[in-house]
Amino acid sequence: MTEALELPALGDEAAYRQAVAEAVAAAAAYYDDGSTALDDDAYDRLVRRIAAYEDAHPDQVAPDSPTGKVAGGAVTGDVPHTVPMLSLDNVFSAAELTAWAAGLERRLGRPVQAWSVEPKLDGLAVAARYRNGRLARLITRGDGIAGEDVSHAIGSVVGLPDRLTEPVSVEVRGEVMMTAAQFEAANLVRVQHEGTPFSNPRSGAAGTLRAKDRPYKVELTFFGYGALGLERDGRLARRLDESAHSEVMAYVAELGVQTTTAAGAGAGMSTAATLEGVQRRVEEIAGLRAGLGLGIDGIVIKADAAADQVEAGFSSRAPRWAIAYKLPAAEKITRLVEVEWNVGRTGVIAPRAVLEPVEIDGTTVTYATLHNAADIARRGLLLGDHVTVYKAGDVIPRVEAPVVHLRTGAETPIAIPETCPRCGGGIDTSQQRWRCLQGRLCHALASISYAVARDALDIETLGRTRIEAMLREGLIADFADLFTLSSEAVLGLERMGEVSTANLLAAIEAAKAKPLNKVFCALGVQGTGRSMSRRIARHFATMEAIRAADAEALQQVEGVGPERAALIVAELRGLAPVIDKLVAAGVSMTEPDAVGTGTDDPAATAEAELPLAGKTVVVTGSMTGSLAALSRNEMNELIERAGGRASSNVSARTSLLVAGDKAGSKKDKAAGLGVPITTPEDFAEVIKAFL
Ligand SMILES: NC(=O)c1ccc[n+]([C@@H]2O[C@H](COP(=O)([O-])OP(=O)(O)OC[C@H]3O[C@@H](n4cnc5c(N)ncnc54)[C@H](O)[C@@H]3O)[C@@H](O)[C@H]2O)c1
Ligand SMILES: [Zn+2]
Repeated sequence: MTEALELPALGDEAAYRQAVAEAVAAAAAYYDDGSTALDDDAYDRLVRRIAAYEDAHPDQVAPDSPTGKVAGGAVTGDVPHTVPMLSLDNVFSAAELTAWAAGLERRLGRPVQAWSVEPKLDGLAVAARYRNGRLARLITRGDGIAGEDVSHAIGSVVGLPDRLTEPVSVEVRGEVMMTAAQFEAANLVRVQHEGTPFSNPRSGAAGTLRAKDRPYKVELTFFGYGALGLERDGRLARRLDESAHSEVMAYVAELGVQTTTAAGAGAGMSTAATLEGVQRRVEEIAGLRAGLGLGIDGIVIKADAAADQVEAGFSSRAPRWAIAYKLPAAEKITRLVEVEWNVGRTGVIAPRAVLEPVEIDGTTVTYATLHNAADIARRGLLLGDHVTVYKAGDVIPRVEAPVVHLRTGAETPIAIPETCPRCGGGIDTSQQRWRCLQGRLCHALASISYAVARDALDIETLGRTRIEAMLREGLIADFADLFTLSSEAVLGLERMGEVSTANLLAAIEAAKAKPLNKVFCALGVQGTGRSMSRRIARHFATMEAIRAADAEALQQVEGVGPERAALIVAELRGLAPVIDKLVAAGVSMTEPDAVGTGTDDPAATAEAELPLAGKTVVVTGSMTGSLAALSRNEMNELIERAGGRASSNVSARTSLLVAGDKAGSKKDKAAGLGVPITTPEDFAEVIKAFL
């Protein structure tokens, strides 16, 4: 396979032996309770590297190598199987499937009579032995020759009835697994009991099947994909051996056992006369994968007729008449870096997992859904956890569970917000989906609150409750509407008297004269905060110039890269109606200290003469003297007006550190780097013209 060639080769025998040890350990954990440190993709890549090394060095093949063995040779059992219980060989593409089918037909010396196509369920193989119609024993696949008795699980497996509809002695083989719903339910009880959720449905099924004496019950599901008579020389055995696979499975269903025909809506077993038909069905099932409510990792294609199967026979590891068409891994392990809380248009507050980027099914996944706070608690997630992430087809990736055995102890609880992360208001937590109490008004409330805040339009008298009241009464829909409020309208609001109305309107009127950088900041353009707004305003001087700028022109502003520039252009286009209203209301749209865009602009020359021109200044500690009253933001503004650049980090590129009272680590760092340090009093002298 070409993919194998792209994998880094194992360098020497020591590396080979170590890879074998790693694979054997992973497989042992995988088949035991599912607690492997590797996801399937990582395991398969490791085994492919081992196989490639063995191809090149046949004399060095280790006896415990996982290649060519059922379950990678990592498991054993003590209950002998009637007939070996094997694995399946794999193909990964339509071309490989065609080649495999051609090989099979060459071996048979004739075309395959018919194909059956069924989902490859992602669980564990078990043999269910019925004696005279009664479920007597449940055995795992083990090493294929002998398995482990897991009869204690009888009674907790949906699809495996205690009694058949006929008193026959038959062994039904199939997959025991957890459906998505069973997995959720299992993790709920697990978190309640001991706090260690299963990391995925497969390991949940493995752990549950082998667990004894649990204080709680967890349900599993069985889907049969084969059957044989237990009295090997009896009539039933002969009949089953001589029937087509599809007929055998129809009989198993009649006996009351669930089969792959019932697995997943629309993805159940079917037959096809031609390989083209098989291929169509493969695509169909692959397309249904994300919505099946249970995990599949491929599609199994079998020669349906008994005669074809008998003549094709078996290799030591797998039947020659069947193949697994593997689908790309839908599940990977990565780290949960952060949980963001987003507020939707209608006020729904939903957490979103931020992941260490991971490639799943050909796309890079960075975010995954988490439905709500209860969902986080139910899954027992911690920040910093390794998590299993599932993504198939076009569905939004989801976090399945933490991988508890990979915890280091450095994981921390996930903070659950107590107020709306957007507008700061209350949250309605009575429903599964949390909502901001402001509902649809949340966004407007948040953006208007932002616009009138001190760093933007600074309309001090306009508090949250007043904005809320105005929104509810429909007086305003955005902050631009403030500038056309009539005093009658404001007087009509609760608790607004003549005086407070007059004060408020006066404050709004005064805000019209704010410099462009404040007005621009009030717009709340994504990707621009206070200081970016100042830089943009100073660069373009007028709102008209900013609106006329394309992404390229915007990149002339320091700190604006191509991505941010494109974002700003798009945001401004969306804000056009608000800006138009501001212009119409007579709000100031110019920047008094602007630099202007042209290089031969007199303003540009003026800038070069500013006292802090070309300097990066960091302020730390509490300001004293004439600067004592200034907030950190006001200090930054001052620095920029004086031609400098304000920064919060000291580095080798810092030109000056203004160190006030109680200056700490920044001062030490500046001293260490040889950055000049000055007092607030001396600095005030330098910039006194701007105070
Ligand atoms: N993550 C790990 O550490 C780790 C370790 C070992 C193995 N694995 C994974 O296990 C897989 C190999 O395991 P395997 O040897 O069990 O082989 P397999 O799962 O690739 O295929 C064989 C199995 O498919 C199952 N199956 C499901 N649906 C079926 C159907 N309709 N008809 C017939 N069989 C069906 C049967 O249980 C059968 O034994 C690999 O994908 C590997 O990634 C992972
Ligand atoms: Zn809100």
